[in-house]
Amino acid sequence: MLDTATVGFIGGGNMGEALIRGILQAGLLAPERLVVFDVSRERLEHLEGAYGVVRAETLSACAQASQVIIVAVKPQNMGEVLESMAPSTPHRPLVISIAAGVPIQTIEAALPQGIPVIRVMPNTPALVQQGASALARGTHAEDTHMEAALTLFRSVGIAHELDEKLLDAVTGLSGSGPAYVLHFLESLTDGGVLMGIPRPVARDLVVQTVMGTARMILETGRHPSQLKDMVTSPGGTTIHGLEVLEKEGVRGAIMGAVRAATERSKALGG
Ligand SMILES: NC(=O)C1=CN([C@@H]2O[C@H](COP(=O)(O)OP(=O)(O)OC[C@H]3O[C@@H](n4cnc5c(N)ncnc54)[C@H](O)[C@@H]3O)[C@@H](O)[C@H]2O)C=CC1
Ligand SMILES: O=C(O)[C@@H]1CCC=N1
Repeated sequence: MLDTATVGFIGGGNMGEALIRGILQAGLLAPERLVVFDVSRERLEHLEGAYGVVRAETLSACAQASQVIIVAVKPQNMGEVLESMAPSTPHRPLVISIAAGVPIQTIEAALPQGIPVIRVMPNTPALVQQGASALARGTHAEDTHMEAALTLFRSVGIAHELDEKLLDAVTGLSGSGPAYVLHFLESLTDGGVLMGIPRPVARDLVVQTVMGTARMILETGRHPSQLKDMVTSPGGTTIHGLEVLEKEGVRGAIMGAVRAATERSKALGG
């Protein structure tokens, strides 16, 4: 269904822009096939200028022009957006929501009966085609709808179909995950600076270490603990560093972060 579809974005903030940029860079759709509406004129001007996408003057115009509508507003704005969108959907577009925590049932209830809905949890590395998304289908979403949605999100990274009951956990894991990785990356860089390495060099070393380690997992298929053992000489430097991480409870803290974010996602759904 993507071959001929116009894809509309309602909300062109951080995540909307990451998806637009990723889809264009991947060459999946030409900019004329992407229509965007945002209440912020500044955002609309930026997206039109930076990417050449089509700007819609109203939410209804965006919805009416699109066979696939990606709703990318904050969970708190979902109610008003769905209410304004509902009368503009007689053509039964596929509605894709990326709002954290908002259940498919809530979206379906706000739209006319029979509209296909897919709930997705993507993440910001979609901006550079390295996103990670999980998708769950609503009552009226058929295979063709899921295939179109998977194609869209796979153009900006990896995507898995999952049962909706796991989407809050995905939000806490990979949805929020880039922030945890960046927190770690920043702390590691500060560690280098603390030990006297110039910040730009420390940053470069850290970014490559994180990227190289992730690729090593993917390309060797080995378990992280096996790869960790390869770095860790008996009585060497690494084991002394690891002892501090274990004493400080970093592993438990990270697991706790995923739990807290998952619970917050559930709470956002009401
Ligand atoms: N930022 C992230 O890492 C991720 C965000 N999400 C979800 O994506 C959604 C958007 O998040 P962000 O892009 O980070 O937020 P954002 O605040 O950067 O973007 C939201 C955009 O929606 C616009 N907006 C607000 N009300 C509107 C309306 N009535 N009609 C049209 N546009 C409207 C705002 O002007 C803003 O540009 C949220 O629901 C969030 O849960 C999902 C995965 C990752
Ligand atoms: O923090 C948030 O609510 C959004 C959802 C996942 C990532 N950012």
